Amino acid sequence: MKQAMIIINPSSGKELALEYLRKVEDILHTEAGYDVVVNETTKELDATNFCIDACKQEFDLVVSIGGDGTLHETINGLLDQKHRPKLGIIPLGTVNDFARAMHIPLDPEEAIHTLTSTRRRHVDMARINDQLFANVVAAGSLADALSSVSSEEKSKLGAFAYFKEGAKELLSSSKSPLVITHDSGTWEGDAPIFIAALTNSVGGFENLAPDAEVDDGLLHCFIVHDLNFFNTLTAGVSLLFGNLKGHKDVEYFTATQVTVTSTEPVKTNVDGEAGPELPIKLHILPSHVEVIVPEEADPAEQADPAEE
Ligand SMILES: Nc1ncnc2c1ncn2[C@@H]1O[C@H](COP(=O)(O)OP(=O)(O)OP(=O)(O)O)[C@@H](O)[C@H]1O
Repeated sequence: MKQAMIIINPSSGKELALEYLRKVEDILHTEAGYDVVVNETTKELDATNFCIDACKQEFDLVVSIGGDGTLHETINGLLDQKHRPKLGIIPLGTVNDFARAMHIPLDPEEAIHTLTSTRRRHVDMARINDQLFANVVAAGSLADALSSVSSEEKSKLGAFAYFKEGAKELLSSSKSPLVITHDSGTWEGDAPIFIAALTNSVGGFENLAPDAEVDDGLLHCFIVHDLNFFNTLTAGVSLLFGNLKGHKDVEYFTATQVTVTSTEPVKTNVDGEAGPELPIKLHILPSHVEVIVPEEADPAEQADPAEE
């Protein structure tokens, strides 16, 4: 029988996580024909360690139930593994960037039904130093501010808490000296933020990187180098309308490898959580993980005949 592991953060999803768990277990077992093992997280890195076990025991499927933090920890269990199970996602966080990018319904009940879908996408992941990320890395003082947005604030304000916190930080006008080396050159200068995105959804803004496809084998990179960009508040408009990359104060490039260094201590934010300080080295891992997506998500994708 096929083996599935559910990795669930019981503290996510406004106390309803365990209720959804029963439904996920049921659908995987009765409709998708899996033997199901359930692992509840109690602390940081539990999800990574459970996922490492699933790889080593050659599970067919891992389902992450929780927010972007739980998903980030889960995918980190795939790092350097020979066998990587398929991934199912039930989004219970406040932002759920990766689920948005994969067109997985943000309503948990609907997301649960996608677990019976026969459609898969082989999506890119990327490495940052000794960890993986699925969505975005940001470096600079603004990135540090994003890490300090509390879950409480995110719940209250949704994705806009990210922007509000960012705007507050930008008023203090802090820039960091950055050296950014990529496939086709080097950029050197002072900037409040550098962003490398794998998907089109960053901080709940689905238009930040409108050209980013989850399987295009590219890091979509933005260097915001002029604070006037934010002071005139055009950033919000640009973000919402998806033309950030066309703005005169923003440098945009795509790359497969990027190194970012600084002469000062500079913090990063990785998939919405505090990440390592600079220097960072990023490189893309094309089509690294097979994700279950809704039947209607991308008609170009082929159904997996083994599941039919
Ligand atoms: N049982 C638990 N109780 C509290 N925290 C936990 C538990 N299990 C894991 N965690 C930690 O909680 C972090 C955040 O979890 P997760 O992203 O699932 O929820 P969230 O904070 O509600 O989501 P979002 O950040 O999108 O609002 C995880 O990275 C993990 O380290």
